[in-house]
Amino acid sequence: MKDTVEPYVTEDGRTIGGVLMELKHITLKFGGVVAIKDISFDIREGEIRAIIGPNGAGKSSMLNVISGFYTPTEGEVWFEGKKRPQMRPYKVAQQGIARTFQNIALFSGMSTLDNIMTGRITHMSAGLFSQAAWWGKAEREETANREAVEKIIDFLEIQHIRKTPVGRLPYGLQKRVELGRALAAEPRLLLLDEPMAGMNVEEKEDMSRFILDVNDEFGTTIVLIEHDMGVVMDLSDRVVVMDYGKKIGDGPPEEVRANPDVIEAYLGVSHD
Ligand SMILES: Nc1ncnc2c1ncn2[C@@H]1O[C@H](COP(=O)(O)OP(=O)(O)OP(=O)(O)O)[C@@H](O)[C@H]1O
Repeated sequence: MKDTVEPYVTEDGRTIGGVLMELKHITLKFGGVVAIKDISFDIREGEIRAIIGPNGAGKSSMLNVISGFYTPTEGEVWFEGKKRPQMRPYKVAQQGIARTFQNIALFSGMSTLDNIMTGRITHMSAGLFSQAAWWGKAEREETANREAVEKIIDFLEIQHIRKTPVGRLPYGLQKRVELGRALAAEPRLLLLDEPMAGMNVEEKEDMSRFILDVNDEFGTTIVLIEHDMGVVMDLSDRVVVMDYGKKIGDGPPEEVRANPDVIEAYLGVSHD
C-alpha cells in the first residue's frame, strides 16, 4: 500500500494516486543556520501529509520550500513529474499551490467575502487595462469568480459572516476564512501551516472536519504542519517527522508513533 507508487484506496474510501511532488535532497541554509539538512520525501496525489517536529525543527522552512517562497540551497523540487525551475511564489501559485499561514494573514478591515475573493487572483486574467477595453470579458470573469467564492462560503458554512469585517470575527472563524481564501484558488496542493494553533477543542473539531471534507470532496492534496498529535494521527495518511532540520521518521501515523527516534525527539516532550 503506502510503499508502492500504485494508486490505492484508503480504509475510509479515498483514492491516493501517484507522486504529485517530490522533494529531493533539500538543504536550506540561512547564513550559518542550517534549517533543513538533506531531506527527501514525496507527496502523493489525494493524500493528507503531515509534517511534525519540535519547535525550530524546520517545518515552516520546508513548507516555504514547497510553496516556492524559499529556494533550497541544495536539492530539487519536482512537481507533476518535472523539475521545478527557480520561480517566484506567484508563479508557483499559478501552478495550483495555495497556502495558509501560521499567523493569520487576512485584510482585517475587509469583509469575509472580499477576503476570499482575493484568493481568486490567480484566476483573474483581465487586468485593469483589458478591463477597460474588454468590459464584457471582465464582467463575465467577475461573475464566475463571485460564484466560485459563494460556493466556498456555503461549503465552509460561513454565510452568516459574509459581510462582516474579518477583524471582528473570533479567531476560529478567521482561520476558516483564511482556509476559504486558499480554497478560492482551487489548488491541487494545499499547504496549511498550523491550521489549529490557538483554537479551542470545538474549533479544532470544526477545522478537522473541513480539512477532511476539502480532501474528500475536491480531491485536494494537503500538506499540513501541526503540533496537536491527536489531530495529526486522526487526519493524516502519512507523516514526515523533522528534528533539528533532519528527517527522523516518515510513514503512516501508527508507524511513526512507534518509531523510537520520534518518541525520543518529539512525542516524549510536551509542546505549547
Ligand atoms: N528567515 C530566517 N532567517 C534565519 N533563520 C531562520 C529563518 N527562518 C527560520 N530560521 C531558522 O531555521 C530553523 C528552523 O525554523 P522553522 O521556523 O522552519 O522551524 P519550525 O519547525 O517551523 O518551528 P516552529 O514549530 O517553532 O514554527 C530555526 O533555527 C530558525 O531559527
